Amino acid sequence: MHVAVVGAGSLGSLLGGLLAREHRVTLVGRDPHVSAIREHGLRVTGVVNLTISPDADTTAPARCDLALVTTKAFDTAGAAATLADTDAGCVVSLQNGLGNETVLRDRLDCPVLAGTCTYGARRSDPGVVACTGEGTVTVGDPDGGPSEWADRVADAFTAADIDATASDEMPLLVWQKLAVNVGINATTALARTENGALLDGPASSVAAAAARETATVARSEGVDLADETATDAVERVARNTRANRSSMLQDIDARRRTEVDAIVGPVADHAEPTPVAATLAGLLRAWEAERGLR
Ligand SMILES: NC(=O)C1=CN([C@@H]2O[C@H](COP(=O)(O)OP(=O)(O)OC[C@H]3O[C@@H](n4cnc5c(N)ncnc54)[C@H](O)[C@@H]3O)[C@@H](O)[C@H]2O)C=CC1
Ligand SMILES: CC(C)(CO)C(=O)C(=O)O
Repeated sequence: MHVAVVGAGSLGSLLGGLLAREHRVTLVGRDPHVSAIREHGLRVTGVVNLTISPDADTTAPARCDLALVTTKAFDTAGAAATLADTDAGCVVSLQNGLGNETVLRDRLDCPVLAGTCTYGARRSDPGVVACTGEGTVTVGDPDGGPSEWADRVADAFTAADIDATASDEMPLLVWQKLAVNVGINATTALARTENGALLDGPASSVAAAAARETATVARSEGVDLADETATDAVERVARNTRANRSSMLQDIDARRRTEVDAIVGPVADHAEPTPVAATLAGLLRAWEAERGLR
């Protein structure tokens, strides 16, 4: 299978490198990362130790069987533009946040799948990516139900020794992942703490309340996410990634724009009363505004 990874930063480079063990992979990203990969190959460090030489370019190939989108949520429209002239069999968003699949569906003619990923990845130097935690990939139709493409994509990941499944419950799983990210990313970003600080510290109640608000909004949107399912997921992920600095905290550390609008926004800006999420979003947006990042 020929896989193009659009948004070859931390997560895209890690998954593309792992997939390159079994498939032809083209990492589509930006220099100097792309040039370094072309010159020296991709170095994967951390939990996985691998040096591999996928194709790498700043533009997408003319055709591919599968295109993975791993840009930040605020770059999804740009990723669709990058794929505009590519004959792709199927496109899968593996991003965090809500609405990425809609942005892609509105701009591309091929089937678009939703995906969640619990791998941890952090790009350090050009041509190098650290795997900070192995996880799982789940893909499926954004509207739910069975999908032959989802089965094919999950099989392709599995063939490359990546734990992957096809699910017919993606609406529920996308909202559950959102609850995890609202609960963990937003609170750890503002508290400047690793994920494990949410397990029994003073911020744990904030994370749980944000997760419950996310579940309330999910139910108002017709997705039956129970409060307890959301809070249990936050606790489980915080425990499993206790030493992680969440991707939003890494953005704060690097003085980069965060994904607050795609992750906390759907809850904070909703008509349902969500005072905790609204407070988290307001503080993160203020941090961005003060630095000219929005
Ligand atoms: N890093 C992680 O451990 C995890 C990240 N995620 C999610 O995955 C997504 C990506 O996150 P990261 O990899 O951390 O971000 P990142 O910022 O490291 O990588 C995104 C890359 O896409 C590139 N890019 C943007 N527009 C492009 C375009 N049109 N064509 C080609 N390249 C383009 C950027 O230059 C950047 O290098 C986010 O939604 C994040 O929340 C989800 C789970 C874990
Ligand atoms: C699962 C979690 C919270 C891991 O830190 C993540 O998705 C992120 O940091 O973006």
